[in-house]
Amino acid sequence: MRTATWRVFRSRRPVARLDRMNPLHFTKMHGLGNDFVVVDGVRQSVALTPEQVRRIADRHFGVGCDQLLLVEAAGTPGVDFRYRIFNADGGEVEQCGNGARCFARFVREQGLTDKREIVVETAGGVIVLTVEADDAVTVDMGVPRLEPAAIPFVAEARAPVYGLDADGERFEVGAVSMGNPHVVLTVPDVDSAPVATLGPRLEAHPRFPKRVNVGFMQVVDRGHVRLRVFERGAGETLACGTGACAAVVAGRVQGRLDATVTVELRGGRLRVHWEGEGQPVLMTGPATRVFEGTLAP
Ligand SMILES: N[C@@H](CCC[C@H](N)C(=O)O)C(=O)O
Repeated sequence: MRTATWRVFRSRRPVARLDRMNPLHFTKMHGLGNDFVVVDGVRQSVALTPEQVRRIADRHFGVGCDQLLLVEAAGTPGVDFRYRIFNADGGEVEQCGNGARCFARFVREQGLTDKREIVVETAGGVIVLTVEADDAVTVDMGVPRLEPAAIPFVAEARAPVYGLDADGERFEVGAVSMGNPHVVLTVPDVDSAPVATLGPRLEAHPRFPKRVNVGFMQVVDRGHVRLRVFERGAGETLACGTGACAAVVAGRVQGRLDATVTVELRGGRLRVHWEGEGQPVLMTGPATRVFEGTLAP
């Protein structure tokens, strides 16, 4: 069997060829409508330039996805795989919660492992995925970071709520790192929240030096929120797993939520559990395979 060679783009130097001699096999998946092109970088040598990622993610000229996920062999003892995440804009980022659940399903269905508990390293830290009896996946997303420097967020000291000025308006926000940066606004009605206008303004706010994912949360009751997320590098998605975790953490530190919360996103529901300070966030939800394909332009 021919092994496709896609060069690694850690530096700008090598440029991968996208041609018929080097087909790229992929699986299209989604977690509650947050959709992914998942690529096996264990059995094929894969590297993509940011421009190639943008082309694959393009919904008109490519396959279409919010994120491209690249599965690689682990580099650390005790870790099963490495998992890299690329936003639709081509940028590599630290963490992706819905992607992690799809990743778990992918490695099992592709025969890369038969484990039900899978330890994965990401640029945002090590996470542990558990495939439940009903095939839902629980992700131990690790301990959230609330210190401004860890998010990163420019603020003098940690606080449950920060004032954030944008275009002459002041917003009350929570800020959380789930491995990747999140800002969370509480809104009275998520359906009428200004996601398309305020989302991009806050995504690029100068107080978030690595840009930020922007969550709009409506608290229905102490165990139920509705959430929309304008994702860094992808725009509004139908669901954001790390966004759901960040919203629950922000809501908990503000005293509005209980430890177990149903997060209702446009694409469906996640269950998020967080005991509190120093404890990991657990997120449970589905992972769906849509189709397999080969890219050989
Ligand atoms: N959709 C993801 C998050 C993907 C990365 C994010 N856009 C970022 O730039 O940090 C999720 O389910 O968590």
